[in-house]
Amino acid sequence: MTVCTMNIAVVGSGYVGTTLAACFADLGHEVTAIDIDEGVVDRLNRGEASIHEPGLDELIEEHAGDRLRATTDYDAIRDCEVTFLALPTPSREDGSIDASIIEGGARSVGEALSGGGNDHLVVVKSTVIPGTTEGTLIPAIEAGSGEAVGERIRVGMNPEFLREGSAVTDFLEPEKLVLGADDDWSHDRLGSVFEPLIERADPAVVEATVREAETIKYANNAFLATKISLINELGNICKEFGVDAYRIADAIGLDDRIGERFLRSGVGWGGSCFPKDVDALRAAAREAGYEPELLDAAVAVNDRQPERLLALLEDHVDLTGARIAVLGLAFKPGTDDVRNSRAIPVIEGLEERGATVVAYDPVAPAPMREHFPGIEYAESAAEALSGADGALVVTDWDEFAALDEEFEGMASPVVIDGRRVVEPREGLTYEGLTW
Ligand SMILES: NC(=O)c1ccc[n+]([C@@H]2O[C@H](COP(=O)([O-])OP(=O)(O)OC[C@H]3O[C@@H](n4cnc5c(N)ncnc54)[C@H](O)[C@@H]3O)[C@@H](O)[C@H]2O)c1
Ligand SMILES: O=c1ccn([C@@H]2O[C@H](COP(=O)(O)OP(=O)(O)O[C@H]3O[C@H](CO)[C@@H](O)[C@H](O)[C@H]3O)[C@@H](O)[C@H]2O)c(=O)[nH]1
Repeated sequence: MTVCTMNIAVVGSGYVGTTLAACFADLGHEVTAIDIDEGVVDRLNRGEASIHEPGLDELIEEHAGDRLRATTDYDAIRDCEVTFLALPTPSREDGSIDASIIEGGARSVGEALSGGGNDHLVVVKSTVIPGTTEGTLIPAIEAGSGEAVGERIRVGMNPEFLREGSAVTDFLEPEKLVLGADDDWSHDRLGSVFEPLIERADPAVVEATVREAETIKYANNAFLATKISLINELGNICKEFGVDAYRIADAIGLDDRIGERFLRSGVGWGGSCFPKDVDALRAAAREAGYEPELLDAAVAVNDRQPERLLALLEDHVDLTGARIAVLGLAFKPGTDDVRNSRAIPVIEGLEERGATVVAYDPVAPAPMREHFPGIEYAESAAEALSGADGALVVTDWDEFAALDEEFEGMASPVVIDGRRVVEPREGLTYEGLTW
C-alpha cells in the first residue's frame, strides 16, 4: 500500500517539536522546523539536536539537509500542507495557563498564510486548556491571515503523550493517537499525516472534537500525577507501618483495574508537564466554578515528599555544616531537563539547613547551574560521595544502581533513597523514603 507523504511545518523545536520533526521526516514526510532561536535552527541544519533525547541525534543526523530542514522564517509555512504548533504553554504565577507564546505563534502562522494559496491545516500540538484553540488561537490565526478559519485554513488539535527520556520511542510506538477536529476534512488531513505511523505501529485512534482533544490531554496527565501521589501517600503510610511500599505496589498492580505502571513511590513528580498541567487544570476548574479538591491534595502530597526525604536524612545526620551528596538533578532519568525537578526543593532544603551540597548528574549539571550557581558539581557519583556525610538519591539513573565501593569513600555512609535505586548493603546506613 502506498503511504502518502506530505509537506509539514513544525513550529517550535523544543522537546516536542524536535521529536515531532525528526520522527515525521523518518516516516517519510518533508518537514520544515521553525524556531525563533537561531542557535536551535543552526544546530538542526547541522544535523544535531539541542536537547538530550535517546535516539534523536541519530534521526536528525540521518534526515537533516534532506527531508528535514530548519529555519527561523515562518514564510516557509506557505509551501506546506499542515503546520503543527509545538510552542510552550507555561504557567502564570497563579498556576493558570499563559497562552501568549502560542497565541503569538498562531498569529505568525496566520500572517504567513495570508494572501490566499493552498488549503492548510493548522494543528495545535501544545497542551492547551479546553477552549483555548477556539477562543484564542483561531482568532489569532484569523487576525494574522485576514480571513475566517473554516474554509481554506482549518484547525485541528492533536495532543502529545510522549515522555521525556523516551520521546522518540513513545512517538514512533504510541498506544493511542488522539485526532481532534470539528469537521471531516480536518480529521481526514490529520489522519493522512499519521497514516504512515498508523500503518507501522497500529495504535488505537481516537477521533475527537477539538475541545475533547484538549481535555483528554489534561485528564491523562492529571490522572497519572494523581496516581503517583496516591501511591506516595500509601507509601508514606507503609513507611509508618514498617512495610515495604514496593511490595504492596507489586501486589495491587496485579489488579488490572489498578495496573502495574506508575506505582513507583518516592520523592514525587516533577518535569515540564505534570506540575504545570495539573496547576493549569486546577486554575481553569476554579475559574469555571468547581473546586478540584482531589487535584489540590495530589499537589500537596507531592510538595511534601522532598521535605520527608530531608527529615529522614536529619534522623541520621546533623545537617548544619554537613557535606551532602545529591545524586541526580534531572526530573527523571534519560533527560537533561531539570524543570520542576524534585532536586530543586531538595537542594533548597539542604541549603536552608546549612548543609554544603555537592551534586552529580550524568547529563543535567549545566541547566541546574542556572538555578544553583553556588553549589559544587561533581564529575562522577564517586566524586560526589567522596567525603560526604550523607547522600540523597533524587533521580533513578541506572548508574546509581551499580554504585558499590564508591560508598566506602563517604565520611559517614548514610544514603536516603528517594527513588529505590540503590541496593542496601552491609556497612551502609540505608533508608528508603517509602520502604
Ligand atoms: N516536554 C514534553 O515532554 C511534552 C510532552 C507533551 C506535551 N508537551 C507540551 O508541548 C508544548 C511544547 O513543550 P516543549 O517541552 O517542547 O517546549 P520547549 O520549551 O522544550 O520548546 C519550545 C521551543 O519553542 C521555541 N519558541 C518559543 N517561541 C517561539 C515562537 N514564537 N516561534 C517559534 N519558536 C518559538 C523555543 O525557542 C523552543 O525551542 C507545551 O505545551 C507542553 O506542555 C510537552
Ligand atoms: O511511577 C512513577 C512514575 C513517574 N514518576 C515521576 O513522575 C514524573 C514524570 O514522569 P514521566 O511521566 O515518565 O515523564 P514526563 O516526560 O513528564 O511525561 C509526562 O508528561 C508528558 C507531558 O505532558 C506526557 O506527554 C506524558 O504522557 C507524561 O507521562 C517524573 O518526575 C518521574 O520521576 C514517579 O515518581 N513514579
